[in-house]
Amino acid sequence: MSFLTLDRVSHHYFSKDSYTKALDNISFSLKEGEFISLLGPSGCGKSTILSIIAGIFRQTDGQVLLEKKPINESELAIGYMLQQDYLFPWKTILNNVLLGPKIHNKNVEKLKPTALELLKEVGLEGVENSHPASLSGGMRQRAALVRTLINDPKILLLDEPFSALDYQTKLKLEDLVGKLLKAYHKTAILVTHDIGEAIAMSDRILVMGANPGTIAKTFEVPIELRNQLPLTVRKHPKYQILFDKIWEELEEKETEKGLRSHEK
Ligand SMILES: Nc1ncnc2c1ncn2[C@@H]1O[C@H](COP(=O)(O)OP(=O)(O)OP(=O)(O)O)[C@@H](O)[C@H]1O
Repeated sequence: MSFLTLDRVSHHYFSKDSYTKALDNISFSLKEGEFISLLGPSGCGKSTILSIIAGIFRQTDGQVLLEKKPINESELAIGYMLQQDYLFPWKTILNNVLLGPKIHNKNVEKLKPTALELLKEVGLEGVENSHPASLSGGMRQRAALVRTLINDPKILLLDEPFSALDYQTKLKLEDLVGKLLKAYHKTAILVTHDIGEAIAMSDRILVMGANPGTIAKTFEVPIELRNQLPLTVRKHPKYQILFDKIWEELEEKETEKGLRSHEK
């Protein structure tokens, strides 16, 4: 059964002196627990899709349904993870994690053991009383992940969360986040420019075209590549085949984007 559905979603940005058609007729759906990635040329509307799902603004046309209800009427249960961790520097890691529940008037004391357990699961045991400045970039992103998971979101939106990290840390985090989301049966959408990352983490990859943003092609990730260590995935023969197909599709979309901008 479909958990999240985007049905013919279009979006226009209007400002005083400009008009941008960012999305045109976007339709896709996710089952509960599914992980998909959005890949596409810069400006094709990947972040716009995430913002609409998060309820930050409403689409111009079409419908977004979460468990069959329009998303703006559903209890907002969306977690967001971004390139920057946005941890508050003056708060300890534990207090950063517990900030969301505190704002939502939840029983923070009761949630403390869960927060500590999650911090332990991501390898941050012992740093709960430290401040973000004393942690590495990878550790901070792990803390940001726990801050998202503590709210028990129905959907996780991951907007290039690993792009600022060094390669080794990035692979380790891909593995950790992938495993954790599977263990908690979370539905997730990842926006990335990294084909390898998309293949290593997803069940399905949606390649977008630009000007305006459309879904150009969907790639299923072969079952042999799922739930594997990111490095193991990258060594599998099926990985290179899929990588090349996606690369080719992206090259085509980049060229089309260039041609369309010249036409304008
Ligand atoms: N607030 C805004 N006002 C006007 N136009 C916007 C606004 N936000 C985005 N756009 C335009 O909408 C289109 C889609 O932008 P969006 O940021 O969603 O793309 P993206 O695929 O996430 O890009 P990138 O990969 O570079 O992050 C672009 O043409 C962008 O310039």
